[in-house]
Amino acid sequence: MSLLIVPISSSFVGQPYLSWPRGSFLIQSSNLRHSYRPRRVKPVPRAALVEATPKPLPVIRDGSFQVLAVDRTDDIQAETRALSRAANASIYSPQLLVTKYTSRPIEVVRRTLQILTALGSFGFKLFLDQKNGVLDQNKRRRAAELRRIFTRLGPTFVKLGQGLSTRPDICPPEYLEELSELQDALPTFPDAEAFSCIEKELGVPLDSIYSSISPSPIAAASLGQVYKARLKYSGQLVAVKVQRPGIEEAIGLDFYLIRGVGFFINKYVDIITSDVVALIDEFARRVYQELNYVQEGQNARRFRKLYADKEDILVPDIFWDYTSGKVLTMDWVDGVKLNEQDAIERQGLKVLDLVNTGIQCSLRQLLEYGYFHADPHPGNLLATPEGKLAFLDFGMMSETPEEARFAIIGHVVHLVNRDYEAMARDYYALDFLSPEVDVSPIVPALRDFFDDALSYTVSELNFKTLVDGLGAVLYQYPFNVPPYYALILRSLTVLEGLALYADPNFKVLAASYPYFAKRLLTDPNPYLRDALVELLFKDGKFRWNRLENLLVQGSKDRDFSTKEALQPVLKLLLGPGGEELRTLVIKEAVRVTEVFTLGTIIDTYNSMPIFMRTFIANGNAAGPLMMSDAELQSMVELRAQVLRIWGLLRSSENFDPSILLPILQVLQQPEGRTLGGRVLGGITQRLAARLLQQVLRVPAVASG
Ligand SMILES: Nc1ncnc2c1ncn2[C@@H]1O[C@H](COP(=O)(O)OP(=O)(O)OP(=O)(O)O)[C@@H](O)[C@H]1O
Repeated sequence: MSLLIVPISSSFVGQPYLSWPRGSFLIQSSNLRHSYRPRRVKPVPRAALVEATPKPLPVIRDGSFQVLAVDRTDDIQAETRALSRAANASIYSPQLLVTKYTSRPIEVVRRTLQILTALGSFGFKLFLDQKNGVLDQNKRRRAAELRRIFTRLGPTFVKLGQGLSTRPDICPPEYLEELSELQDALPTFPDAEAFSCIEKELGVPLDSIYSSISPSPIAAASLGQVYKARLKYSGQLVAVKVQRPGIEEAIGLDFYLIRGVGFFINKYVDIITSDVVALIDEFARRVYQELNYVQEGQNARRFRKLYADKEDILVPDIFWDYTSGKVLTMDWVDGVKLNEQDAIERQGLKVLDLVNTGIQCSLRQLLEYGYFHADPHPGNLLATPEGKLAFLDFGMMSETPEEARFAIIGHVVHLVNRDYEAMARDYYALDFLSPEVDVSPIVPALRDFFDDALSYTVSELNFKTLVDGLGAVLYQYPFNVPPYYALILRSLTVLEGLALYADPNFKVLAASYPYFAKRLLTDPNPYLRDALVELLFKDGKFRWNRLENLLVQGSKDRDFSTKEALQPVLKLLLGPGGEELRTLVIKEAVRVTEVFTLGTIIDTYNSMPIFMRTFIANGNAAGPLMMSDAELQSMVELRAQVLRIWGLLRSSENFDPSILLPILQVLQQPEGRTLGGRVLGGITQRLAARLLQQVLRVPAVASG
């Protein structure tokens, strides 16, 4: 039988990850055994076998797979089988590592020497740079060297580098950039080993699962490498991720050694106050979790469920029957990496649209669902030909604690408000500072940096500048940045970085602000509601420009509805804790009514013939109301602003004026009238109530 080789289909060639030259070939399954000879597969228990019963091919319509009605029960059973295949997946246990490696001194010494030589020579170069005063000058070069050293030292160090690349509080920017390049262009391992791993893990021969598979990996990442294949039973294209052989062994020894260094630091290095061993344990636990591909599959499923209704997001589905602890089979995603601008544009797509989708999706992940993709580097984000943004690699997911989700939104509000005291206090809620740390020295540092940065408007602010600045402040004080926060910053910085390629003027904060505005205007959470009140009222005055801005921005968010706008605050108005707010609202209602009443008088005056005006003004040059130009100007501006806001609210189809009824009720309450204060205020307040009645078209209530 001769080896049957078929040319790769055009969709394969179009795939950007394929480094195969044109004319490369896929191996057809009937001949797989000719190109690669797998070991004989031992008979496996029946339960672990995969039935290769042919199922009908999915219908392809508009270039996308129609989702087949998957039998939920079948799916759960398949997931359970995958879980049982991963039952022996390692978990991180420092005690086990100690037991294992204390009895293997030669291995330990050999690896220690390897690491010490690599890192020692790097440290020595840094020392010389410092001595010769060229530390800053050589930063970029050294950062690139460290990236190469980590790649050479293998998966643990690649993971360590990837982790460090998210920590602006630990690494200078040059290192962050270089280390974030530790992505999917790492050394590969032999294909024969990968194929034999698939057979061993799934318990069936390769050709009973895939009708074809790429002869070499299309990508090699830190923990595994990825092949492109076609499922035999359905013909679907899939990506098959296979774990590096012996990886547990390698990272086990490395973590054993790194932990030893951690103990040393905890004991002898006083300037580092954090518990380094605990940090290492946390990190190692995450890496071990990433080694369990069934866990990754479950993460992907959870993520997919959250975004099931979002048509511009794509998350590959998992094939449980072909998944185990070391093999992950999922939908193949045809797409172009987000940093390959030209290729994206050749497909008629706009990078900025995709980045925007990424930003909106990240904000929802981080601040709404609290479950987020913690590794959104460009290799894990693809633009599909239909213009969707596809997420890959769910090995590292993270959760934002609920309190922190609100505190982050509040923090942005305080930042926009330049309320540095409140910003500093936020660090308690964000778990950056323990409650006993005094925040007062941090306030001037924040002011120094942000007063300068905020001389721009929000829409001009560069996120990276902010993050770097914040990083510099955090660096100087006893901050402990929780991992989720560092990852959030990383997510948004990555997206901003991608957008800047396409448009050097792109601003991630400007793109995010509509989301923040929407949440502020509509979220009933007390923390956010108070943040909104804080934003809208300053020194007892209502800031109409802030409201206008929030409405303009909020209405850009696709989920915004004016029907919900201001509801949390309006509800507070009638509630037991709303007394202070009621006073503010009444005062403001009086002010606005006066502005409208006086505005009408002035309009009438201005429309009169000159001789009548002279008569009414009675020789007063300042006009009938004896107002200065500045007073007049601010009155006219306020009136125009209120009208604009009213127009904004009414322009939305679903706006219902009755949402303002609570204000009317407050104005009519006897308690409210006393709060109104002055006699003139009291009269104007009644006038305000009547005006509002007219606007809302509700029957007049007799007021005393
Ligand atoms: N479903 C898929 N469709 C197409 N290509 C994929 C798919 N899954 C993975 N790839 C390719 O393989 C690369 C590596 O995959 P992945 O990031 O999941 O591996 P990893 O070992 O978890 O990597 P990392 O080092 O980032 O943790 C991706 O960047 C992408 O190029």
